[in-house]
Formats: sequence, C-alpha cells, structure tokens
Amino acid sequence: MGHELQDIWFSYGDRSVLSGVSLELESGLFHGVLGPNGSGKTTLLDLISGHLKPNKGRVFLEGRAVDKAARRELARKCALVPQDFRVNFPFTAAQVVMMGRYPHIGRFGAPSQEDWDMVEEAMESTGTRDFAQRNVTELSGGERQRVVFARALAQNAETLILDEATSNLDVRHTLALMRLAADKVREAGLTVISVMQDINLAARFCQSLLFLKNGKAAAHGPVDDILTEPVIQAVFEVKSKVYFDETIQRKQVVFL
Ligand SMILES: Nc1ncnc2c1ncn2[C@@H]1O[C@H](COP(=O)(O)OP(=O)(O)OP(=O)(O)O)[C@@H](O)[C@H]1O
Repeated sequence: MGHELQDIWFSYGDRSVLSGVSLELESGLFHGVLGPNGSGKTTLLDLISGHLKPNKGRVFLEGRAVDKAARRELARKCALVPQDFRVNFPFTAAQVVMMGRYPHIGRFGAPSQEDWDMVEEAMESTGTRDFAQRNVTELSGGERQRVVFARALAQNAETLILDEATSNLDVRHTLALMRLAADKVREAGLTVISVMQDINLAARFCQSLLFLKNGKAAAHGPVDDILTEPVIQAVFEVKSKVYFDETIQRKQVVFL
C-alpha cells in the first residue's frame, strides 16, 4: 500500500489538467514524476498531499481517504518541499526549519528539546547550520531551498514530497540532497515522491518512474522497464539513446 489515486480528474476553472489518472505509488520507494512543462506534475503532488481536492475521483494514503484526514494529521504523514518557497516575514532559517515540527507540537505548546534536536539534525544533514540565524529573505535561492528541505526532514513524515527540490542547487548539493533522500528510503523506509526535470538524475536515484503527458499517466513502473527510447519520444518528443552506465550501474539517457 501507499498513495493510491483512483480515477482522478482535476481542472483549474475550465482548464483541464488531469483526466482519469489511476495509479498506486507504493510505499518505501523513491518515485520520480516526470513530464513536459504544464503536464500536471505539481498539480498531482498537490492532490497527493491534500492541498488540492480532485473534481472527481479519490486519493488514498494507506487505504484512508486523504480528503477525510485533518490537515495536521496529513502534515505528520506528508512533508512537502514546494517548487517555490517564499516568505515575506524575516524568519530565521532555524525558525523555518522549526515550522516542520509544528504538526507535532500541541496547539499551545512550546518546542521540546527533542524538537530542537530534530531541527539541529535536519540542518546538520543539509549543511544549513552556518546560516541558521540568518533571515531566509536574505538567503540565495539554493540556500533557501536547502533550508526548506531541512524543514521537511524535521517534519519526520513517512512521505517526502519534493517538487523540483534541487532546481536551484549546484551539482554537489544536488547529489547530496538526492543521496539524503535515497538514504531515507533505504534506511528509514520513507516514501519519496519527487518531481524532476532531469531524467538522468531521476534514473540514478529513483526506483520507479511516472511519466505524465496531457493530463494522463503515459508510463509508470520500475526504472529499468519504463526508461526506454520510445517512452521518451512519446512523452517529450525528442530522440534519445538510452544506455546502461557501468560507472553508476544505472540506465542513463543521451538526447540526440
Ligand atoms: N493556480 C492555477 N490556476 C490556473 N491554471 C493553473 C494553476 N496552476 C497551474 N495551472 C495550469 O495547469 C497546468 C498544469 O500545471 P502544473 O504546475 O501542474 O504543471 P507542471 O507539470 O508541474 O509544469 P512545470 O514542469 O512547468 O513545473 C498548466 O497548464 C498550468 O498553466
């Protein structure tokens, strides 16, 4: 079991975005969600995390309807790293990471030592401790993205939902963040659902890929089965050569 989508239809006004998507994202795996711009990837994540409600169909998490769960309960189960995190108020980086603990702290409660320890650990693992006391409004795009990732780790949820979470990161920090997410899957049994533009990065770190095209699931399954030249042609309309890279022991793609 995991996240199950049953015949999901979704429109923004009269703009139809998803039409009849049914699939299951098994728990304990690193899932990559790929597809052309505007194909509905972010919308799909928002439906999975309960931030949007489908016009038709239902989303289930471990067999339970997401629209029946309280916001706080969902926040304890799913941590979201949005594509673009902006705040106007000058919170410090540490305060933003502590926001990840709010779903665990009672309404009128104060952070416990355990909450502070988890914030510290999340900042340590994302290399954000150096700017813990700086205002997030003054951080660079990549620094801010790592702080928001730390917030999601501090949330200690079973599912980590990443929306192009490495789009502003340099290659070293991109690899570090992907490795961290993959370690959480392997060692702690987390589920990661990650929208990614970089197919090679997805092929390297994900176990399962979902390709969206024109509001439908065009292909979905284990990386080795799904990542093929015909699928890339059908989804992105580009020619490619898919090969097995001996160095990283993963399929990779060269675009022609
Ligand atoms: N709030 C909104 N109101 C109206 N239309 C929207 C809204 N958000 C997204 N859309 C439209 O819905 C479609 C799907 O958007 P979505 O952000 O889910 O795509 P995406 O696959 O994540 O795209 P990208 O790769 O560019 O990030 C697009 O055509 C977009 O213009």
